[in-house]
Amino acid sequence: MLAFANAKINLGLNVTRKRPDGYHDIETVFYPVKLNDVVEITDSENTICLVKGIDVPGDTRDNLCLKAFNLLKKDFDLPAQQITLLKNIPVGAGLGGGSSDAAQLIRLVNDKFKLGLSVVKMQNYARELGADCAFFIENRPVYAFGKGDEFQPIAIDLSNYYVVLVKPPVHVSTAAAYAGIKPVIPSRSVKDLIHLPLKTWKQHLENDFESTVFSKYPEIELVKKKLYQSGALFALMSGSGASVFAIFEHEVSLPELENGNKVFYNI
Ligand SMILES: C[C@@](CO)(OP(=O)(O)O)[C@H](O)COP(=O)(O)OP(=O)(O)OC[C@H]1O[C@@H](n2ccc(N)nc2=O)[C@H](O)[C@@H]1O
Ligand SMILES: Nc1ncnc2c1ncn2[C@@H]1O[C@H](COP(=O)(O)OP(=O)(O)O)[C@@H](O)[C@H]1O
Repeated sequence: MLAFANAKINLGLNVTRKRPDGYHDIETVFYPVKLNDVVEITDSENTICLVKGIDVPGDTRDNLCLKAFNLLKKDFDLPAQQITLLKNIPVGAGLGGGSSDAAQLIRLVNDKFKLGLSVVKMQNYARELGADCAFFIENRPVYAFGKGDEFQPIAIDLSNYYVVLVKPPVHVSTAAAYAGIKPVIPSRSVKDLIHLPLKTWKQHLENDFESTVFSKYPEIELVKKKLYQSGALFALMSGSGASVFAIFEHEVSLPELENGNKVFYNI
């Protein structure tokens, strides 16, 4: 049984408060994009995780898919499974790839073993694995708040635009990005700004991680500048970086940006 695990981008991101538990409150819009990993589960003698495609740093025993399986196994009598992950989503790129894989693993196990878990129950398991993991259970555009794991559905549709994603050869640690930030409550919420005309998003929507991440990695800021020079209506770093997405009115080719970066067109 297999599932596609898609990436997300953040249409605006404010870090509003450091919480007593050490995490941060954020407000953002999560938007699913067409860049997918593939997760497959098959019966096996032992529970293992095999990763193909892009390399995931660290031991496969720490893979979020395995963590998701073991989390469910604590509550349900599950037979051993081989988890095969075909990794296409760049890692440590602000695209939520690991969280998406884990969310799809929860959905797969729920379906295959007829666990009967509701969406809310699956989201609660996902929350234990990572702040942005719960979003991927339903995978529809949402305004997210709290740790990034509380949602309100939002009517945003980019299907008439061309979304391009550029991943510079830099790995940004999410924990380090949060540690470098001073939370501020914005004067206007992303929830309201997102409904302004897309052509004005450039003046209004921000990602609070950009200033600190750009000062450490100027090559990421350069990518954003080049995307605007190429005619993007809107460009922003996704999550804690390092990838930058851009929204164009028409299909584009960006050979200059392909040099040294990974570029994904029409996601
Ligand atoms: C920054 C965001 C924005 O969408 O995305 P990515 O850049 O990871 O894609 C998310 O908040 C990332 O969520 P996620 O990647 O699931 O984070 P987790 O694994 O739960 O946490 C990693 C570390 O980030 C910090 N963290 C994470 C979420 C949050 N709301 N406050 C935090 O302070 C904590 O230090 C935590 O130890
Ligand atoms: N299935 C997985 N895919 C990607 N990364 C994973 C996975 N399982 C564990 N990880 C670990 O999670 C970290 C964050 O990965 P990822 O979710 O791709 O990035 P981001 O938090 O920037 O969206 C990586 O450094 C990696 O070691």
